Amino acid sequence: MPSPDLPALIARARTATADADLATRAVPLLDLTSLRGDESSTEIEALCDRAERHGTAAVCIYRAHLALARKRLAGGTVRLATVANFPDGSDDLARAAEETAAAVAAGADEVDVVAPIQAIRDGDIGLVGELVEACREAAGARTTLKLILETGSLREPDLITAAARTAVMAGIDFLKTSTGKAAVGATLEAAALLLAVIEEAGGRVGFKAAGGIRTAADAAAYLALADAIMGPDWASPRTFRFGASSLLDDLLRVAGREEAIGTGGSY
Ligand SMILES: O=C[C@H](O)COP(=O)(O)O
Repeated sequence: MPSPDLPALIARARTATADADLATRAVPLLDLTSLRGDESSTEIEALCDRAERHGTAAVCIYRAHLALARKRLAGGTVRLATVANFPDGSDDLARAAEETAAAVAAGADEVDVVAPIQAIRDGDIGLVGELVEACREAAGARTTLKLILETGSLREPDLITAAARTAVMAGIDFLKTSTGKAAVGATLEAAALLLAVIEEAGGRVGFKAAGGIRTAADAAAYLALADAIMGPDWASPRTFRFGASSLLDDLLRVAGREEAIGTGGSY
């Protein structure tokens, strides 16, 4: 198959419009995220309740809150995600693996691990494969593993593509753009590079756009890009996620499902 004309697909994706159907499609793809670091127990419980009420794919929180969230989400369909080697993306494989194992022991269904950023910049792409393998061994086969490539810091397209290909070969489940902690978060350009690698791999790996995605219009552009590169039926909670702390508000507004403020009630 000829390689897709990514600049043309990005330009077209930017013109995608966000309507109620789009917003309704995006909600179940959301990893509802809170990674500030100062969350109270009440906030974590409210986040879990909100995720369940609206049917998001997952909540993504720090490991310290997993036990509480596990209890709150018991019996529901919302998955529990956390982060490891986060946000710095060290090249300490033992640390990444230990944090991954601890996350699974605390109840995580999904672990988003930051890639070794400086090693990639230095051209040591092989370390990406070693990190994925170490974290996979620590996590076991049933845990969903996502690799955060912090594409806004890597910047260089060839490095992003090489690291993504290596991660896919090592058995990663999802490629994720960003931690949300760097100056530059998700971009359509970086998304296109990762989606192109996923397309090369036959679509068996998922994609997560994260970092600075706040509006339904943003979501529309990323979904349009995924539809264009992967085909319109590819994106589902098993293959496509948004990682975002504030996107849900705008999705609910555009979907016409605004929450009643202060009542704790449904939309
Ligand atoms: O993994 C998700 C990101 O940390 C969320 O970033 P955000 O707060 O910019 O939405």
